[in-house]
Amino acid sequence: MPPKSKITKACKAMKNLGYPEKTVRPVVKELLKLYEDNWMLIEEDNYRVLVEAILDSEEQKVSWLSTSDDCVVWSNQNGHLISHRHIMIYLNMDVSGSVKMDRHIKELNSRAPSSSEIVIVQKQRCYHYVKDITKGQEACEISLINEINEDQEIPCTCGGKLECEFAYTPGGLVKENFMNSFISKSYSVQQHDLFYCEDCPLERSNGGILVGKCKGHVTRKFIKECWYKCGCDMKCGNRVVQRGITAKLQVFMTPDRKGWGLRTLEDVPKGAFICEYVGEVVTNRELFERNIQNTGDKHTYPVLLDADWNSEDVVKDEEALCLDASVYGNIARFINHRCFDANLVGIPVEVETPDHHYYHLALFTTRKVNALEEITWDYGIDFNDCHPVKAFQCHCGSKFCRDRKSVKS
Ligand SMILES: C[S@@+](CC[C@H](N)C(=O)[O-])C[C@H]1O[C@@H](n2cnc3c(N)ncnc32)[C@H](O)[C@@H]1O
Repeated sequence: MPPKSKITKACKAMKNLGYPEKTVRPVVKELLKLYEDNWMLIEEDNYRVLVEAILDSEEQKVSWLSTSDDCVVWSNQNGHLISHRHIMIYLNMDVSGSVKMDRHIKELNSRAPSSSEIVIVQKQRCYHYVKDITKGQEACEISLINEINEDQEIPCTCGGKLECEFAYTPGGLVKENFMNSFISKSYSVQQHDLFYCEDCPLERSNGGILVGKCKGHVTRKFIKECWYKCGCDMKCGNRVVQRGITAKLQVFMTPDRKGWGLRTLEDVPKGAFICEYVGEVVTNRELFERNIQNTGDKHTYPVLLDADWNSEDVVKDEEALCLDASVYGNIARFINHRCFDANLVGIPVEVETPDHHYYHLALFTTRKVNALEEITWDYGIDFNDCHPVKAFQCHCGSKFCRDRKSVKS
């Protein structure tokens, strides 16, 4: 259906609810901008989003006419009642006596035009309401309501559909227990955390010939963020990485021979998202070929997307992906390495696809990071390995530095 007819259809549906076209049209236009012309989100649940947006826009325009503990009557800024046809009285559920209510209705009747119809809408203080938590999967709707307090959970209906619980706090930080288990796995990789492929794509990437045994891959927990199928918008608390960088960051010249580095200009709490590691998504075989062609000294350290290789019998070459930031990248390029006690950790985050071969590698703080402190990440380099990319001499300054061979001067 062309967009024009869709707008007309939406206006018609809203007219049946008592909203005139002149109120509906600008709200539809705003929503289309917000949802990038995705009509599906606007139409679903009988235009639920649209009704909410219209109510929001009306709330902004009106002010209290009179209030009491249990009754609120709206008027516009000129003191006129908001609608000639509908006058809405919002009531708290526990209306203690009909006397007060009657008083308000009488007051209204004396002020309202005779054509007015008084609609009483009983409205509880509602912190979280979902019309149908089954999202149409059951024959009847089952609603969810919290009138008591602000939820500790993130207000998004998609939670139940995700395999795992939300990994974020309402403040957008990675939850303490998720972060702690992730950190402890990163600090001391146990044998049972490692997965060894029988036919390792990394070894195979060397011109198709298996050159050695699999050195093991660390299996990692994923964060699953909401995506376009969830129906929530970008404000949803389960969309942290996809909203992008929010911390105030600065690239600076390090004083300790590491070249440029990245630091934060404000205190950042533990579990905060800093940035993701961006690079070209290439197969390991492609990377191998790139490295052969690139004879210069300038190498980057590709990030292997191997967090879920254990779920496959054999990972095919086209599934063995990594991020190569040597040509295209982002601010993460400036993050220097620190052995073991770096203040960032890379967590696999699934956004666009449930396919675990491709994911975002998002960098979160492992502890509180103070303003002007350098932010660092453990690249996972084995300084004693004969890696095709020659490792640098490490100046991380950590007492756990793994580069024991380097002469620190
Ligand atoms: C991803 S870049 C980081 C930004 C880099 N410092 C720059 O000036 O562009 C990685 C390079 O930084 C340097 N580097 C990173 N961590 C280091 C460390 N702990 N000690 C010495 N050099 C380091 C190495 O030259 C490494 O190849």
